[in-house]
Amino acid sequence: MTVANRDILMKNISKETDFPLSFEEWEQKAAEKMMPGGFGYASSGAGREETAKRNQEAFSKWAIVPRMLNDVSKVDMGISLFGRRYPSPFLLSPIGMQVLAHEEGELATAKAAASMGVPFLVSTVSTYSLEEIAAAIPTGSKWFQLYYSSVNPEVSFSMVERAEKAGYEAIIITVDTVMAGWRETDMRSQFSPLSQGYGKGNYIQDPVFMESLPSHDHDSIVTGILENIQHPSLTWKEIAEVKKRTSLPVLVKGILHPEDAEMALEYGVDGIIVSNHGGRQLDGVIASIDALPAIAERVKGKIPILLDSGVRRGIDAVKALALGANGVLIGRPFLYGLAVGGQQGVEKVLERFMQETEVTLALSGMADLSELSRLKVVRG
Ligand SMILES: Cc1cc2nc3c(=O)[nH]c(=O)nc-3n(C[C@H](O)[C@H](O)[C@H](O)COP(=O)(O)O)c2cc1C
Ligand SMILES: O=C(O)C(=O)c1ccccc1
Repeated sequence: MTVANRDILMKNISKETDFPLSFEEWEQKAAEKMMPGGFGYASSGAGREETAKRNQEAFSKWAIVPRMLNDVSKVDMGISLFGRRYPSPFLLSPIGMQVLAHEEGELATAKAAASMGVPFLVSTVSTYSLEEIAAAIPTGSKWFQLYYSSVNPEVSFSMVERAEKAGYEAIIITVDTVMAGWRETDMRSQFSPLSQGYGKGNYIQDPVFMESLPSHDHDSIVTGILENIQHPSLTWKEIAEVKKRTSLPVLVKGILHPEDAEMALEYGVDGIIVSNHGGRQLDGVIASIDALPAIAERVKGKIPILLDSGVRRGIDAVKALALGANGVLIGRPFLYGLAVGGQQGVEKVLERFMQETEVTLALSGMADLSELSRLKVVRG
């Protein structure tokens, strides 16, 4: 994008009144649109919500030391991951049961992601099935997030096989969810979206899962999902097993300790996602942006590192990329975009992120994202 283009964009932005700008405004509007139970479920964190808050505050504690007098009339913020080039450093975090935000759920999000050139990470507990989502974006980049089933690993292998067949480009195994976090907001509101069947899309389409059930009524399906989603015995051994079963790159999501990053290297994992699940799992843990530098130091560029949790603006993404991430996942911001405006809402959220990132890169003196490791970011 050139400076002239940016001027035109700015004029467009100032004429728009329909869509919010900041995360806080999107969140406010989403709260008005969503059912209280669903909004509480999406917006809250675990325990005292220390980590949920810390994720965002931690970004403010890092400060960019910009360079001047570099030609930034053209900014390239593209990245390459697993052999594919993307126009921006953003990906959409896997978020389950998106029908809670909008009736078109993942189908709308997927189309928005594809139109913006952003990979869409489909959750195991998506409302629509991975095949339906793939059909909505035949050429758009899509990755599949797996909640490993300890009671019936064959269900997991079957989902991985289906994802590969449907054109998914990577498998992400989430490892910070050996059980659900301590979520008091949901306990108070008695909100349990899985029990209501919002996340059954991939399960009811799965022959191995369906064959394992005593019957196919709602209660049996929901009980089956609640059993299969758990993976308290998950270890690196199962990660290695998934890797054996697929030719796709396998990533692990939820790494915070540098030694776990090293284990990922040992087990031949293809990428890691530094994440604390948006503060929804173990409360009191380190912010992902604070965990990143030590992890990047261990990984030494051998495999891609992605990051999520607390990314709210373009400048947060630039800090993460400068501290060693190769790409950045956005979670709640896109979900709120979906709630506010369906596909167009998600596109607007992404557009805001991309435009602010471009401005941030230019003002930091960085014309090319691939050189971002040279950008100095300090505890400010
Ligand atoms: C409503 C909701 C549902 C989520 N569902 C999943 C999921 O199914 N699988 C998963 O790996 N992570 C899930 N996550 C976590 C996100 O992938 C991501 O790690 C987190 O939202 C990032 O933090 P942020 O929302 O602060 O950006 C969910 C998060 C939210 C808010
Ligand atoms: O709510 C979540 O954060 C999440 O990841 C999840 C886990 C299990 C079922 C549904 C969603």
